[in-house]
Amino acid sequence: MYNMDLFSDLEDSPINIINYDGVVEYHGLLIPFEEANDYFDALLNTIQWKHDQANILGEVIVTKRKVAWYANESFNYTYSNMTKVALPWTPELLALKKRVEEATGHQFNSCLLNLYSNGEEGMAWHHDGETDLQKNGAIASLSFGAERKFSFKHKVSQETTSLFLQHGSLLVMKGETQTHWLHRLPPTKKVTTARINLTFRTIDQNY
Ligand SMILES: O=C(O)CCC(=O)C(=O)O
Ligand SMILES: [Fe+2]
Repeated sequence: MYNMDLFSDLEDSPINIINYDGVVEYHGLLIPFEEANDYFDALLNTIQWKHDQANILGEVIVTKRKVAWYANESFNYTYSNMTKVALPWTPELLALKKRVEEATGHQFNSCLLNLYSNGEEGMAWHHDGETDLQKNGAIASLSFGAERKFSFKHKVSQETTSLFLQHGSLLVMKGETQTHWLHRLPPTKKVTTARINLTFRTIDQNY
């Protein structure tokens, strides 16, 4: 477990959370506290949040967390065996995309958003490996609201490592990370307030 007090401001050189088979960089705070509060409120009120639907073995289930998907174009995006159509960027999302692109040096054309109303909502072990996602493309994850633990597990060695994602922080997963590692947001009874997560991604437009 990393102690985030050591790097609570934006890092000049981000810390790599995994030591092999991919790169996961924790940049610390990209958005200062007060501004992050404003973004949390704006995102809560302006994003078209909907309960997520997943198709598990032919059965459509509705998840507790809410999601939304925004992009440059009205791409169709398939995950959890369900196809969704992207909405056009909001001003807040475009501004955040720019900040993330400047901080990471990567460009993104879409953003998947998650709203967890409290610690009882989380996300199970998975990798972000949908076929229409650019292979080995960077994924930039911005967090607002409740600080939550985020964990990685290597698919072969089963090694796990975790960190806490702070309000306003940026985490980047890139290289072969999705091929070799799973990640999850474990549920916890300790957190009673909401968290918003944005993952900026690159959809392969030729797909
Ligand atoms: O909420 C998070 O921090 C992670 C979300 C995630 O892994 C995903 O949307 O694929
Ligand atoms: Fe993910």
